[in-house]
Amino acid sequence: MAVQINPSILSADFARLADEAEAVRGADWLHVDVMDNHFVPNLTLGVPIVESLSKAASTPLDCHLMIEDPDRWAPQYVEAGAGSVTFHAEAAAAPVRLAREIRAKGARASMALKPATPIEPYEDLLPELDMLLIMTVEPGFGGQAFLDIMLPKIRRTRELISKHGLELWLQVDGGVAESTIERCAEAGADVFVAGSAVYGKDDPAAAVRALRARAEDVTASAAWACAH
Ligand SMILES: O=C(CO)[C@@H](O)[C@H](O)COP(=O)(O)O
Ligand SMILES: [Fe+2]
Repeated sequence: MAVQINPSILSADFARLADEAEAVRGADWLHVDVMDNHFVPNLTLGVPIVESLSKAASTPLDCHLMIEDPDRWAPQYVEAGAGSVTFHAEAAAAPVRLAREIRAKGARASMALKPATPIEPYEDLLPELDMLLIMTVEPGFGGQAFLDIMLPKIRRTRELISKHGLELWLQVDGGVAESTIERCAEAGADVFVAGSAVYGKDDPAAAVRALRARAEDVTASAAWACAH
């Protein structure tokens, strides 16, 4: 699987979102953090802004829903134009039904795990998903330090993906930067979200290229990728 770099617009200028989307041309997906001030202690944006951004941006939207009751709200993000919709395992009442609904509406279905949520109880659900997101910070804010205690969970998840022969993408989100992306790639991640490490730089597009180069270097020789 090719490396994918998804800049998080949480670190962008919200007053200039269309321009900020263009500033990372060459990125694979635009990561949109939706926060409801209940599931996480922060409030960002919702369906109307996703709908406008999906029309304005040439890069597809990867919506990360940090909200309560995703069973009710996630389908609306597909209708608003998101190409990938991630709900949290801790918030979903019926994750299999929800993943099937997201797929049936035409988007990629993805599930996220907070740092303290283990992957093992979800092994049987993996075939229902197009992507699994392992949070490498506590969700809620950009610019936090990478939790390297999540590396074993990334490794175990990659082993489960290989064991079941799945085409599942494995995304990491939080504190991903030039100093941490190689460890994530070595452990088995192939989709990398980066907010401050992209939009905090003078040239965001160059930052995307630099992150991609580091991850590709590792993936080219990583044991998990060679066995794939
Ligand atoms: O979901 C989240 C935070 O909850 C992320 O998508 C952040 O936006 C990542 O920001 P950085 O840690 O890369 O600055
Ligand atoms: Fe996110």
